[in-house]
Amino acid sequence: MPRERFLKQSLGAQFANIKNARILVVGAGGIGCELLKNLVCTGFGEIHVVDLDTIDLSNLNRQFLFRHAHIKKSKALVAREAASKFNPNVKIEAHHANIKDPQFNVDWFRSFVIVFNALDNLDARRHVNRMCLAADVPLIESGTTGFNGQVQPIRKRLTECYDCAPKETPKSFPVCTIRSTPSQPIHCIVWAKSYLFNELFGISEDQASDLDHTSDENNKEEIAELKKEAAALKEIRASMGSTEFPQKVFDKVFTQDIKRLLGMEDMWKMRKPPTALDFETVNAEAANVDRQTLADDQKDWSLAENFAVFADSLIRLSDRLDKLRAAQETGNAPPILTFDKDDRDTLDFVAAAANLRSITFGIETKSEFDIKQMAGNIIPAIATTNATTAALCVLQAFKIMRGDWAKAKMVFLTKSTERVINKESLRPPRPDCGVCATAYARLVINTEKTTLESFVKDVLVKKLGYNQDEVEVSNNAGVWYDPDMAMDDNDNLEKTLSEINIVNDSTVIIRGEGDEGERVNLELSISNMELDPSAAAATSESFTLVPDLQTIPKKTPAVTATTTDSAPSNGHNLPTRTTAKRSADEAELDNDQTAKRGKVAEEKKDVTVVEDDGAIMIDDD
Ligand SMILES: Nc1ncnc2c1ncn2[C@@H]1O[C@H](COP(=O)(O)OP(=O)(O)OP(=O)(O)O)[C@@H](O)[C@H]1O
Ligand SMILES: [Zn+2]
Repeated sequence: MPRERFLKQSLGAQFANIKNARILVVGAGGIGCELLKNLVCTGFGEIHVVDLDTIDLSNLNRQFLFRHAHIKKSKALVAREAASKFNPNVKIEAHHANIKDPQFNVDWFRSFVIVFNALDNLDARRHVNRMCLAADVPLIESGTTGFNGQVQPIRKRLTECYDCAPKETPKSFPVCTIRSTPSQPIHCIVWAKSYLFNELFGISEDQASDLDHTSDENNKEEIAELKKEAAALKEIRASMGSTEFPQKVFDKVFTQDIKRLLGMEDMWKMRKPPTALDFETVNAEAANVDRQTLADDQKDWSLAENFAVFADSLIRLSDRLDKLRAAQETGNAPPILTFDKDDRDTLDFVAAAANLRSITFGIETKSEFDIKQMAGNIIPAIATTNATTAALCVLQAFKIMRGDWAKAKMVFLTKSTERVINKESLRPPRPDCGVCATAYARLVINTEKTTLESFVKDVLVKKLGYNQDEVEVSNNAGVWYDPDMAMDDNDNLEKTLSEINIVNDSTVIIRGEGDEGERVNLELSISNMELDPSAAAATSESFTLVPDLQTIPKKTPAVTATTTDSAPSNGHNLPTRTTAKRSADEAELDNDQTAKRGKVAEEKKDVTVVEDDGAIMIDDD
């Protein structure tokens, strides 16, 4: 069959491994669709794909496995159907589900030879990272942002894990900037989206992740006033559905609140003061607005046009909430609306309210199209970046399939006139990583006389600094000590180490259960220490650690913080390197790569150089 012939010619001895490989792709979005197509065409034998989402119109420009007719259908299922056509020899299993669901447990992860992450949020990426570490399965992590892409092969104990490098936290703004002294369009957009929208239709502002409350202490009086303002708005919310509702909201936020701010003269000594708007005047002007022009989201709306959209969307959203309330079952939490950049009603409201606020503060207004990008934290996803990144994932997978971790690389794609693709050697795990760090030592101890209790108290707590209530001790025979087993009820404590199979040449795993501040994990290789027969029992002095560890490093806070909700929606949350990227030369990129490639091709026994029958030799260095 020609397909297999060319694959064999291109992949050499690897082909058989690839044909038998069972692999997992998490995410069937921008990168996932490209990746799936590449993996299917390469002939990976069994591919599982997991995605929780359904297809949206906005996916179609780049997620090429999907067509208009697929809108609202499961991404995973449609991706399987479309990708199968590229190579019917490949078995594809689709799971329309969240990768965090319990059915996808460690044993299930262990059944794959490689896992590929093609996700768009920190939370899911972190979860898969942990599962792959627990299952000891290689993970190829990838992400794109605009023109930038990144591929990171991860292997337990060998390389940095996804959480070894700190991640950028989503941007947030001080409350006073948003509520009292905006100076940029984004401040007004955040005000409309995270404050006004939520106070009227959603959950109160204190929960908004893009508001930073750290400087509240220094602005106590203003914060107290702002709390009163929010409370007054809540009262207005109660009149939703009445004909006066739009005017009440407008008067409150664009007239009264602005007048109150103007009264704080100190605030405007160094800043341009805002101008309050008048409902009657703007409403009269809005009567002449041509509604057709409002459909154009690239147009800069005038004050009257913004007003028309504001008033209209306010009514549309109020009606929606009313209907939800009417349909609500008794006893359930009251229904709310949430902002969604792809929901026209919520976007109209946020765009118009943000622009009206910009007008009061003399800030430039933005088109609805621009506001959609800013409010949705959208950096345009670029199909070519996704495609290239997905291809780089597969090239890394070839090395991993060969077990050639020395050649596996962290690869960066950037917009550059010099070199678009750069690579870096993989780094070893960070010793204080709260997720993957494991300390190693040899413990020389008398296993016949030392009890588990003495081991926990003298070695783990006293010597190494573990917290007695947070530590777990296990070996290949099971868990012998864990914080949930109260010390008093744990019958194992009086047993000697040898009685619980902690014997010469065995391994004991110590896990700190807590998060930040708790010690990282420890793997102890045991050597039995012969004791003088007259020695009564083991004491804290009767063991040796090689190397002589003083205390075990603590897990760091940097890798346990941040949430996903406010993370940008496309392939963001790329790991941030703590050091600058190395230059191309340092990153082992020769200038005469063509010459080098020729040489590699000649030397490698498992790669076939094909002459004239059309196959392309894959050089994945
Ligand atoms: N926990 C999860 N379990 C399964 N799939 C997930 C999970 N989290 C995210 N995904 C999927 O990962 C994919 C990421 O793809 P992509 O970055 O292209 O995002 P998108 O939602 O398709 O597009 P955009 O966000 O740019 O509109 C999405 O299809 C998303 O449904
Ligand atoms: Zn790590």
